[in-house]
Amino acid sequence: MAQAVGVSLTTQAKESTLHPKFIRDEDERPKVAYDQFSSEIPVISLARIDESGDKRAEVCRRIVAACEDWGIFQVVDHGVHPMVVEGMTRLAREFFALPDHEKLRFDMSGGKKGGFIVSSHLQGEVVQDWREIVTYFSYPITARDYSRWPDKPVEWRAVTEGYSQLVMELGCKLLEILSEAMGLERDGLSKACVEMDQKIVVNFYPKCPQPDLTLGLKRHTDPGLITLLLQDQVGGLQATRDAGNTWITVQPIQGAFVVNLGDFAHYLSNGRFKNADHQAVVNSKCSRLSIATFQNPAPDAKVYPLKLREGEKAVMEEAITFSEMYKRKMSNDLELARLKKLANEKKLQEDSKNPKFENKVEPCKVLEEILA
Ligand SMILES: O=C(O)CCC(=O)C(=O)O
Ligand SMILES: [Fe+2]
Repeated sequence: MAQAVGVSLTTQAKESTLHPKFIRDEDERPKVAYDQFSSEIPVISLARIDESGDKRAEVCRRIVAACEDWGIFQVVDHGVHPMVVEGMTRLAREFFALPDHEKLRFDMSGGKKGGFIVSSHLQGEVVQDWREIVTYFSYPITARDYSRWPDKPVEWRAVTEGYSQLVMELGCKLLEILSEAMGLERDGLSKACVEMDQKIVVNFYPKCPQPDLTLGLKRHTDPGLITLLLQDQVGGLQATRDAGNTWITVQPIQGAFVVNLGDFAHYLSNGRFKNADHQAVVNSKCSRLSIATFQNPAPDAKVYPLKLREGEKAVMEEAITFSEMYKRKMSNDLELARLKKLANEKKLQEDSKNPKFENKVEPCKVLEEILA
């Protein structure tokens, strides 16, 4: 199969087999079906959260328990109006349905800040993710580069600006609760961010001819403070608490936000709050859309536990900046992927030198799948 250059994934998805660049090692492939939903992740209503008293205390208690358990919870009655959610979702679907040349006008390969790309904006990936994204920086407002925001559909800018603002308000409300839970002032976490940045990534996962061999988005933790994720009703978001041995698929709930805690929240809480370990799987029946809003600290914000409880030792030796933390995370990920690739290549070479290999009735599975 020829390598498609300058072609969106939506177009490549029409092939009947998967291009080898999307094929994952066996240990990384999906273990649980995209639609085998679990009810493990709590769904929490934020109705009347602003009133003080028992209601707020009960909501806080449930959120904190979820943060300690999975680093994930879902929120409903969150104040982002259903019409705004519907508008954002509709425009995102319309964007991905545009012809390739329209989407590629915003191609962000080569390090551009924002726009459209297949798989990921990170360079040097060994295996590609089965997704297209369109991404833009929405806060601080001075960071907005409208030349990198799609101009089709025509309402894109107005609708996405409104959406970004409402999600920012919801994010700040959740940070107040988490700050209180950590024994800080209500503005403790937002102060630790220096300035609140926001980046939106709209993920589109086309139907996939061989979904069992690939991932929509590989296993990861989000780097920042919290992510507010909107997903459609298809399903595909999965979480693990044991480094990828077992997985659950998060139940989609119309209009709910999935809240994922990121690495920054994990370190600031001295490891008390989990950083959600998650991935997205795809399927052969229908495409899937999710909209991730990352609430991140400023690049020079300090990464270090904000408060140590009696007898606790800090989970990090020294304070670093958020941008340094991010850089180290990315280079670790790339290095791990590179080492894994080298190990696989070495194994293939050794197997082919081994005389027993030639007599085997079953060919080497990895090789067979690479050539499929
Ligand atoms: O599509 C999903 O459900 C997950 C998206 C995600 O984890 C991300 O964009 O970081
Ligand atoms: Fe994520």
